[in-house]
Order: sequence, then C-alpha cells, then structure tokens
Amino acid sequence: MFYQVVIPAAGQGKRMKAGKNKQFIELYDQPVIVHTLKVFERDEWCEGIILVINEAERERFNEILKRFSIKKVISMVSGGAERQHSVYNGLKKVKNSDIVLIHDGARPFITVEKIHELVQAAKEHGAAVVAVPVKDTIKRGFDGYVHETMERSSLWAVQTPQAFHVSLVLEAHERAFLEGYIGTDDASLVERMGKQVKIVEGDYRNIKLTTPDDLLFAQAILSSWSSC
Ligand SMILES: Nc1ccn([C@@H]2O[C@H](COP(=O)(O)OP(=O)(O)OP(=O)(O)O)[C@@H](O)[C@H]2O)c(=O)n1
Ligand SMILES: C[C@](O)(CO)[C@H](O)COP(=O)(O)O
Repeated sequence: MFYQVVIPAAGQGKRMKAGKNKQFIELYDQPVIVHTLKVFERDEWCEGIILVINEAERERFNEILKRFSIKKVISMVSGGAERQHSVYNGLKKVKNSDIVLIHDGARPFITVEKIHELVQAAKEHGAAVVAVPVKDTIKRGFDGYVHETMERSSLWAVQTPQAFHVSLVLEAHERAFLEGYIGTDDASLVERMGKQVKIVEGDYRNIKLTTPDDLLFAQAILSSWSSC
C-alpha cells in the first residue's frame, strides 16, 4: 500500500528558543529532521517525500540530505507563514498517489509499524490520525478561573502523521484557504467539511519537539532505544 508524505519543516522553532530552526538541532549526532526522514526512508510503502522548507535554508537542507544519504525526497517546496500554508504548498506537489501522509519534521519518533496501521485506516475511512488518550484532567479557563472541566474519557491528544485520500485533504485545504480558516492540524480541516476521521491509537513517545524540555525527553527515548 503506497503513499507519499508531506513533511513541513519550515517553522522558526520560536518556542524551542534554540536561535535556529529546531530541525537542525542534533540528537545523537544527527539533526532532528534526519531522524524523521530516516523513518520514511526505511518504510518500503513510502514512495516519495515532499519536504517543505524555508527558502533561506534550502542549501543547508540539501547538504543534510547528501550527508545522510536521504534518497526519497522528490520535491523541496517553500513554506508559508503558518504550518497550514506550508502543508498546503506541499500537498500541491503530490502526484500519482491515492494516499498522502502529513508528518511534522519535528516529530522524530514515529515507527514504521504505526505508519502502516494509519495508512490502512486512511485507505478504509478516507482520513485517519494517530492520537493518544489524554492523561491529565483538562479544564477550560478564562481570566484566571476555571470555567469548565472536560469529560476526559472522550479526549485524545492528536499527533502526526495524519493520513488522507489526496483529493479529500486537498479539497479541505482549498476550502480553508478560501475561507481564511486556520486550524492547528490538518484533520480539523477535513472535520469541518463534515467528514469522519478515524483514530488510530498511538504512542506517548511520538512527541513533537516544541519546547526545550522536549529535548530531555528525546534524549531519554533515544537512549532507551539504543540500549534495546
Ligand atoms: N510556517 C510553518 C510553521 C511550522 N512548520 C513546521 O510544522 C511542524 C510543527 O510546527 P511547530 O512545532 O509549531 O514548529 P515551529 O513553527 O517551528 O515552532 P514555533 O511555533 O515554536 O515557532 C514543524 O516541523 C515546523 O517546522 C512549517 O513547516 N511552516
Ligand atoms: C499538527 C500537530 O502536531 C498535532 O498535534 C499540532 O497541532 C501542531 O501544532 P503547533 O501549533 O504547530 O505546535
């Protein structure tokens, strides 16, 4: 079951406070983006990676692809101001594939096994996301006071990859673009068209490197894997 994947890597990493795009932070002697790309390099179902980058960083990405022998990148496109714009630019480059995955460059710990489960779910349902049950109690708050406590048993923390039939997610992005709607993930654009999105239960270790603390978790995850 083949797919192409769009990997947005054109952010600035402001919350990471590293003074550079967090894709270039090294973990165990490899930039974060290389850890992410290598999962898809390994996956025989992946027939092409569309990498979304900042134009000013193109040379640096090219050097990295060469140095780490990444072969499956079929297109490198410029990102936009928001993650959603970057993904949309990438989606427009998908060709000859029914299924597309969207996966954050800054989420290096997804596994090939989970990707396969997700692709199968997307093939069957049209849209699918990897997600984990929320462990904390979630409250809505305004002006420093609790307004409401959410019913936790129905809450999921949604990750990437998210997988879709190409025509469905392209239509969802086109609509969102025309209506000036910005969502925090791609599945939400499909949801607002009234379509169902299947949940595939994932792994708490599939973290997104967002703030400096996440680098500590990342090192612990990598060290536990290397000792296996
Ligand atoms: N305009 C943007 C914003 C984000 N991304 C990418 O989307 C993924 C998830 O975004 P996030 O974690 O928010 O990354 P940044 O935007 O880099 O972080 P911050 O919001 O802290 O600046 C990252 O791989 C990031 O590079 C992107 O391609 N284009
Ligand atoms: C798409 C995402 O990774 C799903 O968890 C997340 O919503 C991205 O959000 P961010 O605002 O870019 O951190």
